[in-house]
Amino acid sequence: MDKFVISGWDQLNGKVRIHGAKNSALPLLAASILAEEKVVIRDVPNLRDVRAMVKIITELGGTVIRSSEGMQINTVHLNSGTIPKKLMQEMRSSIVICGSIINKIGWVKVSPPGGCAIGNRPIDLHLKGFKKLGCEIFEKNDEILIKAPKHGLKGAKIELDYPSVGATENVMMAAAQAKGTTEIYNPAKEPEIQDLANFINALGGNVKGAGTEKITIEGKQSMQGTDYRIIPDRIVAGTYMLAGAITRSEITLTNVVPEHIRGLANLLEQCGVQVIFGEKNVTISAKNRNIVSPKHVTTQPYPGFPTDMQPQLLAFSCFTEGTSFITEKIFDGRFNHVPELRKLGAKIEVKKQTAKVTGVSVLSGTVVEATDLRAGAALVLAALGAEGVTVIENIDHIERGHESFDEDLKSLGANILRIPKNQITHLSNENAY
Ligand SMILES: CC(=O)N[C@H]1[C@@H](OP(=O)(O)OP(=O)(O)OC[C@H]2O[C@@H](n3ccc(=O)[nH]c3=O)[C@H](O)[C@@H]2O)O[C@H](CO)[C@@H](O)[C@@H]1O
Ligand SMILES: C=C(OP(=O)(O)O)C(=O)O
Repeated sequence: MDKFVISGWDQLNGKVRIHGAKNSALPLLAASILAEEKVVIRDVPNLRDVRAMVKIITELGGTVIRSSEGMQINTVHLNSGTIPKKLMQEMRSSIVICGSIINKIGWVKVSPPGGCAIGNRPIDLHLKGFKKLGCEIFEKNDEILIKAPKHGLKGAKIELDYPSVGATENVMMAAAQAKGTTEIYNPAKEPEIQDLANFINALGGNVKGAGTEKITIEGKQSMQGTDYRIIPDRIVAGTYMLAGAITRSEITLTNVVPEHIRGLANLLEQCGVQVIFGEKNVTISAKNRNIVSPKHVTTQPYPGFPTDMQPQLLAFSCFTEGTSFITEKIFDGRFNHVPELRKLGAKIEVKKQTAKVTGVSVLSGTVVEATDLRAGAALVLAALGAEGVTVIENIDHIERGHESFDEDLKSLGANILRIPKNQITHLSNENAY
């Protein structure tokens, strides 16, 4: 895999436009299968996971064309419900194809999905939801066959044991074309769920209550095409906000939805960072400011602090004055960045699901490894604030969720190079190549 070589300690300055959200693009691409006409989705980021989703849709008989006008998806001639194991393993979102395809084909054959290695990630809630809608599930070894009932899915009351994002999406898509009404209690409330509801409604569906305690879906048998722009990526925006805060810089992010990043903004303000919102942009300034630790932060389902920002927040905490306690409540194995941050000189102790971070005056560059997407992003942030040169290996993980990360950071004045795999890297504080 390629590497990033970052020479840290430079202040950042300038503007970056935030691209469309990965976690919206993936379910929306899947949901385009619901339509009986061509669909256009705009601002779909060019990411590894998006390319994997395109491969799946193509494998099933659909066509996807990317142009300056957005992504055109045509699944009118979709003819297969089998997703090969290799494609299932490429990402977590491969599983959300099930909900969109089950009404069209009548069955779907999959295997457990891949995704970031951040702990146990079962799909029991997805399968329970399908069963409630009338599906039969057959599991043998690694193969899962989901079969729709003969006369189609029927709306149902579904109470999720946990507000799982993926399970909520799968049930919403399957219920969108089921007969009658489905009510989802305890659904996920993330902005990406609201985006999916808006998209299904743009196809002619009827989804109400997304973002609240109960989602109600009136099934519609047929759905039309649409032209839809996805929401900006709040996790990418938050990552840049923390990059600015770590490097004690002033940067502006355009194409943001202020509401989606308000929680992080409030936290940064408490730490001493200035945050100024415009209608669709945000400027953060940490220039010449004394930045203190975020103290206690616990990840929670939305509107709580997002687990996908935890590694980056932990990296930021290393550069603050005082001690932070960061508790991970969503995934049971999401501290893979900790040993890598320690290699840079960070002072972090982990007990059960809480990391105690003691701010240090300086981190020093060395060779570290990105183990998953956000852990990798956290290492990039730490490297930007560290003294000397840091080499981050296995950056493919980072490129699952960040389009042109290095180019954007370069445009802000960061000293970052991308080194293709197999090219030998010599590490020295004057020059990295
Ligand atoms: C592509 C995408 O949108 N990924 C996001 C989605 O992942 P994903 O949809 O996989 O996350 P979930 O909300 O489903 O998972 C949250 C928790 O529920 C558990 N669980 C989930 C499903 C299930 O059937 N059984 C079960 O026990 C998981 O193990 C985890 O502990 O939401 C996560 C939580 O915000 C984010 O970190 C991911 O970036
Ligand atoms: C965990 C993540 O993604 P996925 O669910 O696709 O693995 C993430 O985006 O941080």
